[in-house]
Amino acid sequence: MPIIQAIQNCRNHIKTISQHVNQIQFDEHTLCVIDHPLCQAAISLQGAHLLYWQPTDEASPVVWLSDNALFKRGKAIRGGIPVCWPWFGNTLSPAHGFARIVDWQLKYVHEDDQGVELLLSLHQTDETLQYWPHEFGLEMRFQLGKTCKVELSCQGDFSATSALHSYFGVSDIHQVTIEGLGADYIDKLSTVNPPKNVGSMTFDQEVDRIYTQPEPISYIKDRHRSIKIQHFTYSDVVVWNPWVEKAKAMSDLADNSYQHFVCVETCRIHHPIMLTPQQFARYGVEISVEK
Ligand SMILES: O=P(O)(O)OC[C@H]1O[C@H](O)[C@H](O)[C@@H](O)[C@@H]1O
Repeated sequence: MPIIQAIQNCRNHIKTISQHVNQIQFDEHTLCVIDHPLCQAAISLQGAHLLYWQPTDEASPVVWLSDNALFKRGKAIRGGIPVCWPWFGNTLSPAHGFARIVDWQLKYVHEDDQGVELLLSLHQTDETLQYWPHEFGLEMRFQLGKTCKVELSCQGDFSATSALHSYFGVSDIHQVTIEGLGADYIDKLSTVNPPKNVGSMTFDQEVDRIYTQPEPISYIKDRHRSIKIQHFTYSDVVVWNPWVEKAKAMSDLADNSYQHFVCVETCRIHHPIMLTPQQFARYGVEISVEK
């Protein structure tokens, strides 16, 4: 059974949070499952991780989840929108920071006929202080309805890099074009200076790029839909697809699944989040579908 169906059919019910939100236990994770007239979605409390989002009038998820995703404590989930914080990348351990592998707290749920809003928070604990010696407060706000808005707020005295590492569902990666990325990028797969990216981007091999001058809106142009990705207070946009060999090497990705997603990530890499004690900062993304 596809994993999203398994989540929706899971009878391991913990509690009813509101009319459109139920909490369930799915393997080792506690999930909030959202079933609203305008959309279906789920969020894991580990990582404040949006697992998928599908507006009701869409035939397939816009925010995509791997069918082989692992729901084990302390392991990153493949798909959805992982929160990479307080560092992006794998030069430090754990890769992409610890925010995606620790439990957050659900603070607030509100719903009306426009959708569901959920707020989750994370503060330093003995565990996080072992990874990173700073006190901090984080909040993730989700507004899920006809559009999907995700915003990370940070408070503390530190400098951090971060990404909302969104996975988007596509019909066939070979048919997809991405627009709005700008011309300048760092190619993480090559040490040679890359050529300028002229016009739009298409895919015929592995891609791992940090676009450093992106426009505020990226578009994923697919056969039957265009996904509009509006970035707020961001500095960079990362585009990633592992292609054939890397997908085969990842146990949480089915061999052919690289064809059905692309990551377009809203990032703070070259302008890190820099805070002094009385300050707070936020950045985010709003996703919608155009026909
Ligand atoms: O496997 P993960 O730790 O989730 O990282 C998946 C990918 O994330 C980003 O897109 C990075 O730019 C890639 O280099 C990395 O492979």
